[in-house]
Amino acid sequence: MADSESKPASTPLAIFRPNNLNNDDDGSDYILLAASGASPPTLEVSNLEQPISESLWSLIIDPANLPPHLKLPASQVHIIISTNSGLKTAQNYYDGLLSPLLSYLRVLHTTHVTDSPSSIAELTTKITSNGVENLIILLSGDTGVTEYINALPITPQKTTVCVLPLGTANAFASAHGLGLKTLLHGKPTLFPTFTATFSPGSRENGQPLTESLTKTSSIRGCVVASYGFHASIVGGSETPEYRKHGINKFKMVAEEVMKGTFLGGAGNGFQPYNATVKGVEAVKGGTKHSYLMLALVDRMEPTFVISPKSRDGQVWALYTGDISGKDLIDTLIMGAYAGGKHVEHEVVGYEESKGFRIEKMEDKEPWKRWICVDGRFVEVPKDEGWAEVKVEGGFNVLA
Ligand SMILES: Nc1ncnc2c1ncn2[C@@H]1O[C@H](COP(=O)(O)OP(=O)(O)OP(=O)(O)O)[C@@H](O)[C@H]1O
Repeated sequence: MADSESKPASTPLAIFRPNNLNNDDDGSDYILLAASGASPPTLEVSNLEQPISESLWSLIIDPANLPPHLKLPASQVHIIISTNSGLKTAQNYYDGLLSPLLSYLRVLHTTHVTDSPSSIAELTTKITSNGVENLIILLSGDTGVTEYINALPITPQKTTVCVLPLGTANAFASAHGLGLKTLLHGKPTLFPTFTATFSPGSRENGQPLTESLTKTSSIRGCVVASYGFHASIVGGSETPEYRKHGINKFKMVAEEVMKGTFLGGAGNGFQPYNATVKGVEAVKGGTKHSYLMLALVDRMEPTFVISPKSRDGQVWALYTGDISGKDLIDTLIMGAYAGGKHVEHEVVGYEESKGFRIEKMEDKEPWKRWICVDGRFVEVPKDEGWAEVKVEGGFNVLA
């Protein structure tokens, strides 16, 4: 096989003209900065000869006049490397690509490496307490992002986060098209958040919620809050027995939930979730549900559109009552892969939303009383437990 066929393609990040800061056409060569296609990726620096292809012009930068967030002093540009995220490649990504890129552009920074599940929260609290403008470059997946926003002060903050997707699913970064290009070409943008509050007795990772990482009974989220099928899949994928399977974990859990064999289930197929849901018109008083989601993003992956109207700060809720497992897959999942067609289907309620409340969860199986908040899941007590999800606040993201 020829070398050009076997070598994975590199991703262009920026172009600039080294000796001509005005970028006027004096015929000199441009430099291309790119991420190699290797795993882990490395920085590639090469000369580009004219004519330069159309698609590269949007990547032009001026190294002598970088955007304001890259001109902050080293004490205000922080990199958090989440060593446990995804397939544990964040440190290699930093060493091979991010660190050489920042050195090349002379962006001074302070680097932090996580050593526990509370590191992201602790570092965020420490960094944002300086009261000045900060840029935090976070190398992690969705759980890392939710740990970050939960550690932010509620009052408007001066900190902007740049999310580099180094987790397994990376729904937040994927939905908003975030990555290393955003670090060089993005602008601070306000993104909405919601607060999910849980009744006493609710548990996260087997611990009372007030003793888990959040230290409160509320969690802030910025991707989705869900109950029913989606919450079971996300929660199940976070359990140690499924987490080790990487991206396949979602499919494996979904198949077991469909068969009714998930976590020791009797194998009686897909059954509805039983609860009282308030604040969603489409529920119409029914107590059997299959799918409920508050969506702050329009897609989970580039081609998986969960809520086409959840864009530009709009928040929408999706709902289905008691439908079969087959209908759920055929309508919601296939519709999401067809660009979000499911929201037009008669079995799907779709409405702009400020949040909802779920109470009287009657199912005896704990996983049918899970509420998913971004990459995390909380188990709510049977019958007297409740969860309330309210759209409020926001945070600054380089996008
Ligand atoms: N050294 C460490 N020891 C223990 N836990 C860690 C360490 N470093 C990071 N963590 C934790 O590991 C978790 C990684 O979650 P993250 O969302 O970043 O990755 P993921 O779960 O693979 O991706 P996704 O949520 O996108 O599927 C976070 O809770 C983070 O705080």
